[in-house]
Amino acid sequence: MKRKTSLIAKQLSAQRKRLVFLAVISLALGAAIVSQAALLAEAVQRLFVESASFSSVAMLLGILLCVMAVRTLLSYGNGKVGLHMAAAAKTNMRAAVLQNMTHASMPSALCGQTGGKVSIALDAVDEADGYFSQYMPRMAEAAVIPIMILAVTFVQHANSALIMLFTAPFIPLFMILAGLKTKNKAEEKYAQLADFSGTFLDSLQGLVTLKLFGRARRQQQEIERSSLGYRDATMAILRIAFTNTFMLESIVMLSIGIVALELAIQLLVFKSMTFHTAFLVLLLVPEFYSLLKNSGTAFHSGRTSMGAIRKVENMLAETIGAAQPDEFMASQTKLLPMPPSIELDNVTFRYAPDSFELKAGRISVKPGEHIAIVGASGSGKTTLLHLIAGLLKPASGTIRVNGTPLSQQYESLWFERVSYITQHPYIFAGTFAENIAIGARRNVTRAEIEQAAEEAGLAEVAAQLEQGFDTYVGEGGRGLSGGEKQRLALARAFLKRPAVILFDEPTVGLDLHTERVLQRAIAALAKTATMITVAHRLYTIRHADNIWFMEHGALAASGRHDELMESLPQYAEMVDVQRKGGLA
Ligand SMILES: Nc1ncnc2c1ncn2[C@@H]1O[C@H](COP(=O)(O)OP(=O)(O)OP(=O)(O)O)[C@@H](O)[C@H]1O
Repeated sequence: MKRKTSLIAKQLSAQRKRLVFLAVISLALGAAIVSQAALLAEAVQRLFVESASFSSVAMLLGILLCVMAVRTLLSYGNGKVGLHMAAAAKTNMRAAVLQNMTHASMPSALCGQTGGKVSIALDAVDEADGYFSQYMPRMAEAAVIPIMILAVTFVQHANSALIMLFTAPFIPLFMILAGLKTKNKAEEKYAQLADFSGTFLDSLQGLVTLKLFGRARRQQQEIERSSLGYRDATMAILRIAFTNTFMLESIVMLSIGIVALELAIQLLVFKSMTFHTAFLVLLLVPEFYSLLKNSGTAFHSGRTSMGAIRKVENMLAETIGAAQPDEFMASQTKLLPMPPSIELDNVTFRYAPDSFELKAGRISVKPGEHIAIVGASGSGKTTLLHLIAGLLKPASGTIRVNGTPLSQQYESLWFERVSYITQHPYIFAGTFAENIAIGARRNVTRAEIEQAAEEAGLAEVAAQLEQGFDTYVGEGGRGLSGGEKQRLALARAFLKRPAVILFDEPTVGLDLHTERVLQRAIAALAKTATMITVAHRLYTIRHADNIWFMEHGALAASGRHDELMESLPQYAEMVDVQRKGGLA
């Protein structure tokens, strides 16, 4: 229950001044409504009952016009404060979501569909608008003005006030019943929207593959299915909204009718009240119910917003944060010196229950050592590398760097020291130079970028392009070959000068020249680093200080190339296959 409203409570407490302002405006608005009714009743009494001349009530009508103008201004002011509150709350919430995404620990950041996250960051935050721009101002009015009207009515004619008092609770009661249903439906709507966005983005990203495999039509049906799910959830909310409005109108009309009937009986049959009093009460009663009705509608939109805010809140709660600055500084000394030693102490991991299990046992890497992980496809090489990189969280066991357990609190410090060169490095939409520069955590000069590119063997690629390092690459720009992408990743690493290199060697055959360039660059980079490579090239395997042979998710054996050739027939067989494949 506490978590349910914590995000709203946080936003409201950050806007206390505006809330006070809302209350003050509501009080003034109440006074204006009551004054307007009293002035109108007085003017009508004088003009039509007492047959006074128009000039004698001119002053009264002038004041009435002023009060009406003030009332309009106050209503406008209330709406404006609500809009400001909504804008500030949305900015804060979006900032919190973005900060959470950027500071999330790597394993939690990798969970979930991108489209779903985008829909929460954009649509769900936008939907929160209604809570602050509609619900809060109407609730502030509903909390103050009806009580003022009721008090005035009590003084004027207690019977009418009693009828109002008796019928009024039906409105909030109905609101609560409908609101509870709306909130569940709103949450459902956001789950559907996230599903729809996720499916849509997935399909868009994989459009080429889908077309090549003739699955485009099927995926189209999938998108249609999820869009229909979203439509149904939205329609369910609208259905509740329409029923809600109809029921509220009925209650209000019935209640006003009862009060008017009672007033007519008192005025015409019993002649127990003056026209002025009856008219004043008759003017106040619709104001009373209209306020309650408006708050009913606002309540509905508030509940819809709360469903959306809950989604944002869940997302913020699910994402586990990384290191706090203090812990970060304290840990800094512990992880030094670099290059580090790395130990894996009975690390286990499973992607899902009853799926592939990795059991790494006890392994250690000395500072500056070069390790090659080898094994059959699916034996767990990449999984092990991801665990060491910190992209996956071990189910049990510990990974130690210089003796310090590598936990999420050290994540950013660890990433500062590590370069993970994958087979498919991500190329951002931007220039060559910008893509290289992200390797460094500081501002780098053009000369540094070009030097890194030179060392990675990328300068020759850039030289052939018309705009050189200013050529646009990535999405919407020029494409890059697999070898070029890996050299780009290497150039990033040269800028970073990592103490640990994790390298997923390409499985596809590169031309001899590219292969040499890559080998040379990696060797230069690895001189001052601890390096762990998922190795596919016999050259890399033979030159490794230690080889880890993986089998069915476990480390079957480790040692140097010659040792394993003698002691492990599976290894000798694997090398033989690679030799025959001409990779030596
Ligand atoms: N995200 C995932 N969810 C569930 N299972 C996974 C996931 N990624 C990998 N696996 C499974 O884990 C096992 C080990 O995969 P891993 O990628 O570590 O193997 P590998 O030795 O690197 O294979 P390859 O040489 O073919 O890349 C495989 O059975 C694979 O299907």
